[in-house]
Amino acid sequence: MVAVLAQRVASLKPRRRLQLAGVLVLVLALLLAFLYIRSDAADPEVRNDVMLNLRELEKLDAEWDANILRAHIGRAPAGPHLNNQLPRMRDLLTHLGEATPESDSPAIRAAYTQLGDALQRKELLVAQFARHNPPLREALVFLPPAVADLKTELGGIEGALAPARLVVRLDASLNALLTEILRYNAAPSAALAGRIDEILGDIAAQEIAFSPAVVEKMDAIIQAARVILEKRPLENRLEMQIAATSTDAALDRLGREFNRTFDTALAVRERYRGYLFAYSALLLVLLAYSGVRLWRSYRIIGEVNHRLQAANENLELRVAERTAELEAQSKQLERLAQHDSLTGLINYRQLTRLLERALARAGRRDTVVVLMFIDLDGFKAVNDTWGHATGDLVLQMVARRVQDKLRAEDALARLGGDEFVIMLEEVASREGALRVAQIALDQIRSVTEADGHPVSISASIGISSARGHAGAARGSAALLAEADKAMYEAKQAGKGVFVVSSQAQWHTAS
Ligand SMILES: Nc1nc2c(ncn2[C@@H]2O[C@H](COP(=O)(O)OP(=O)(O)OP(=O)(O)O)[C@@H](O)[C@H]2O)c(=O)[nH]1
Repeated sequence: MVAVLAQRVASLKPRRRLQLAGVLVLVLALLLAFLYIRSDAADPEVRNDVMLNLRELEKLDAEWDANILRAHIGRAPAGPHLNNQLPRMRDLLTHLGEATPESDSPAIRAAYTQLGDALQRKELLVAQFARHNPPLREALVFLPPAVADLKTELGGIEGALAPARLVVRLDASLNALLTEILRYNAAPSAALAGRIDEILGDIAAQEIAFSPAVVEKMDAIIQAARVILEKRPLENRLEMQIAATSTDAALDRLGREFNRTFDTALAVRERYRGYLFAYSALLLVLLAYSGVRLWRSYRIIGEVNHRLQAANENLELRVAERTAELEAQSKQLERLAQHDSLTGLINYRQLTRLLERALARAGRRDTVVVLMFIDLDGFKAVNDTWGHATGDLVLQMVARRVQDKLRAEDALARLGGDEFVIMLEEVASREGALRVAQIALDQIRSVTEADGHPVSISASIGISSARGHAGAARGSAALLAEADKAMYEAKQAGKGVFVVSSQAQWHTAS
């Protein structure tokens, strides 16, 4: 699978491969960013902050309860200040709701709502409590001394003025009232309320027997008792309702939900941290692998480059060698094309070329070009007698000996077989030319032995010449033909001599 994938990637065009690599890097980077964000999802600092806020909320709630309790037992005045903690608690709740992304959890939202509702209910109940508690406290504080005061009065002049029977009865009623009110205050009940109501009715019925000052005090006591009768159960009910709001339970639930959500978030965070670690390790391995591949590629490229350079140098060397070889071969071919292989003399083609140039020069300078057509005499006999090799040797010896006697600017060519041509340039006189012909004849005759065999050869020479522009105009072929013809005449004349063509041109002085 991986191999197939690698093969398909390798078959892509370089531009496509580059695009693919770009997309891959982008995907890897996005995945890294995703894992990083997920692994940083839950912040322990936020959790601490939330827990501190929750603790403060609990503390404030407890203080709230303590204030209510103090008001209940009369150790603190009841009033609107009983709800003093509430604004701060609401602030804390709002802060908790905004502080963390975890606050979006449905369970936490439900716990918030529950706590908010509980606080609202408790606030209303405490407000009612604050309204009812002061008159009850006043009545409770007022009643015992008021009863004691009345009893003192009854024991004095006021008691003396009323019939003793009625005084004793009122005193007993007051005692009973105090006792029952104390019991009622501790634990209000319908039975006790009925009993107190009876006592109050009894006291009210006795008012007729006492002075207005005593009656006024009796009314005040009755009124205070009735306030206690009315407010005491109300306050108890309110306290029970306040207790039932159970803000602490809502706080507990909120704390629990926060903890659970945080724990889940932390678990997710830890899991993603693990993924992130594994992914980072994988990326490192990938990076190292890519680095090694890159290094290998560079090394291979370097090696290939080195080899290519060496091959190139080698090729250049071989090309240079081959060029030199070809040049040498070309020169050799050129030489072969221009020279006779047996004697090393120039051949017919080269002679014609040189003759053309010499004629052109003679035309320009008005000089004389002389051509001597040489054909050996008796050469066939050498071949026939001593063989072809000896014949070759004789031809070589003839070539060398005649060449030795010529000037550097003169030319000696072998046309083939036993035919040679001498070309002389800028010949000053006819005599001079004939001297050269004679020397050539002598040189040829001087070849008397070859390869240990006696030979006897001579030569017949036909001479032609061309002078100046007019001579040059006749052309090389004509000059050669004239010399050939003269040579033929020399043969006819008995061989071993030279004959000058009748068309030969010389300087006038000659
Ligand atoms: N050894 C050798 N013989 C050659 C070569 N080329 C031609 N020949 C021979 O040279 C001879 C030339 O013939 P001829 O010119 O008739 O012989 P010759 O004896 O000189 O007779 P005349 O020219 O009539 O005096 C022939 O036998 C050719 O075969 C060559 O390259 N080497």
